Order: sequence, then C-alpha cells, then structure tokens
Amino acid sequence: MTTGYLWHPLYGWNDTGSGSLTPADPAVGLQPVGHHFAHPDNKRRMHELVEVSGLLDQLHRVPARPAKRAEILRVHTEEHHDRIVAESALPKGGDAGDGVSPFGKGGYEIAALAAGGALAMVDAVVRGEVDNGFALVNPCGHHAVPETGMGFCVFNNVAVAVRHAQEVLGVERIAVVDWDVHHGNGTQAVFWEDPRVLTVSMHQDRLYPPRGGTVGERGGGAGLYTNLNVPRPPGTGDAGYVDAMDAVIVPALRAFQPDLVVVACGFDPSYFDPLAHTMVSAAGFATLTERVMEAAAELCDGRLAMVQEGGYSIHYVAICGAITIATLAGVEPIADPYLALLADVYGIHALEEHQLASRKAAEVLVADIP
Ligand SMILES: O=C(CCC1CCCC1)NO
Ligand SMILES: [Zn+2]
Repeated sequence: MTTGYLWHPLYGWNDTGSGSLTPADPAVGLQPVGHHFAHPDNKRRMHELVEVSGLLDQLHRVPARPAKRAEILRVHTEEHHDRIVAESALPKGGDAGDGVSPFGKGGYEIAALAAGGALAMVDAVVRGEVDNGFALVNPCGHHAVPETGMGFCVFNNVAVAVRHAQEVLGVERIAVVDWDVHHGNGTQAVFWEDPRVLTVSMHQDRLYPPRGGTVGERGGGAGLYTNLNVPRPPGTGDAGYVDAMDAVIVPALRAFQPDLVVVACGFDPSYFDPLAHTMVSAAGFATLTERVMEAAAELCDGRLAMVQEGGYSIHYVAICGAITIATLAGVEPIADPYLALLADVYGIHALEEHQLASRKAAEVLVADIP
C-alpha cells in the first residue's frame, strides 16, 4: 500500500503571537505567555517524530502547493479572502476573524498553503498516485465558514479540497468524518444544502463553538439528513469514540456510499489536551483510523485522505499523530510512551450510558440518509 504524506516547513512558521488566545493585555491581567494554544510547534514536532522515527521513509511524499484564489473562492467569499490578504501584508499580521485566531505577516500565504495541502492530498488519492494519505497542514480549517475564519482556522482546508474533488475531479459522493474534539461547524455550513457531501462531526458535547454541534442539526434543503452530529460527553475516552464510530459513523458511511472519505483529523480529543476533556489515547486514534480504513476499503477502494485539524498537547500530539499515520500506512507504529499511565484510566473504558446514547443516535440519524 502507498500512503501519501504532506508537510511543508512554512506550516511551522505560522506566527500566532505571544498571547494564549487573544494578544496580551496587562490591564485585564492577560500576560504574554509566549505560546498561543495554536502555536505551530505541536505540528512541527509531529512532523519531526514522523521523520526521526523512520516512518517518513515508508511514506510517499506529496508536495504541498498554495491554493489559488479561485480555489479558495469555491468556499469563501471574496471579502473574507481579500481581508486576509490585506491583513497578512501588515507588519504585525492580523486575525482570521474572531479575535482569538491571530496570524503574522505572511499569514495568508501559510493559510493558502494549508488549504492547498489538503487539496493536493485529496487530488493524489483520487488520481490514484497514492492509496491513502495524511496532510499535516497548519493552520487548521474546520471552523472556517464562507464569510470568515474562526477557532484558529483561516480557510476551510477540507472544504476547499472537497470542492476541488467535486468540480475538477468529478467525484460524485464524498463523506467527511471530523473527529476533532470541537464541532466542525464550518464544514457543516459549507455543505449544509449539498446532498453529495455527507458531513459527520464527532466532538465533545457543547464545547466549541458554544451551543453548536447538536444532534438536531441535520442539513437543510436538498442536503437534509446529510449532516450528522455525534456529541460525546467529557471523559468518554477511547471506548466512547470507538462506540460512536461503530454504532453511528460506519453505518452512516454504508448508507451514504461515498466515492471518497476525507477525515478532518484533530488530536485534541487526546487525554492530555488542554482545550478539551474527552481522554482519548493514541490507541484510540489508531482504532478510529482502522475503522475508517475498513469502511473506505469496503465502500470506495480504500480512497481515504486525512487532513490535520486541531491538537494542543505539547506532550501527546506528536505521539498520537505518528501512531495514526503508521496505522494508515499499515506499518508498525512507535510504542506509546504514555500507555502504562493511560491503560487503566477510568473513562477510557466503555460506560453503559455512552453505548445507550450511541444507539439512540443511530436510530434517529442513520435511517433518513438518502
Ligand atoms: O481546535 C480548535 C480550536 C478550538 C478553540 C478556539 C477558541 C477556543 C477553543 N478547533 O478544532
Ligand atoms: Zn479542535
């Protein structure tokens, strides 16, 4: 099997400033902390582990390239695109649109490279250059809506890639599975009325964006019933995520019959993540990856592209990422150095109420898929 891998050094140069979310503001007690939550080091370290562990030698390198303006405009408004271009030219850069998503001078070029990286990986998978692949892009994209960026996301990388697959490659039916711990509101919005794209988001319940990602948000117009939200309670662990995958997401993929599966892969569900509390281990991400690989093999000749979204633990993102990519490539992963610590943690094992919640969701959500 040939597994593609995409990384560009510029992803590690995205300047998110010295604040933790917003820039420092001494008057209200916000000190400069040096590393914004979305500081690129977590993803740079993940790439370095992929290289240092020897995993990179077993992957097929897919080159990143910037998304063109016209490719970004398949998803975003001209106003949003051109505002990012303008702020990116300023000496201190600008913000994606919500005040907590800063970028430095040249931030536009990096964000366009992130969208282009997702597009290049989907292109390589659909054209058969690789069987599957992982695009380790930065900044993330799944919160970005057509009109603005938000939640550390400038452009919706996955949405730009999906639109390319539809309009240039002629792919008829595409499923996006988002297991970033935050709701994939942007991708949901872009494809809300598109019956050709199934958008599924599994995320910590009512975490971010506030009040969003509920089971009742099911798509609209011609796209009704092609959007699924699977909220999970804090502490749900590997078992809660895998149970939702088995009880809801894989059945939904079978019902939809996609020609391509794209995973919006965040590692912020992880046990050590500072921005969420779902307690997933590296083994949990490996199992989720195995499940989507099996579904892609059954439904669309294994065509699966994974695109990096969030992930904020300096201790665990690289480990979870390297183990996930090794699983995708079908090669022996590195051992998880935290396994002994996590193996018997309460919450990583199945809880009755999680399983009951999954089955109830499956009854409601899967039956109506057209
Ligand atoms: O990883 C992310 C970013 C979430 C943060 C954005 C502001 C507070 C939470 N989204 O997937
Ligand atoms: Zn996230």
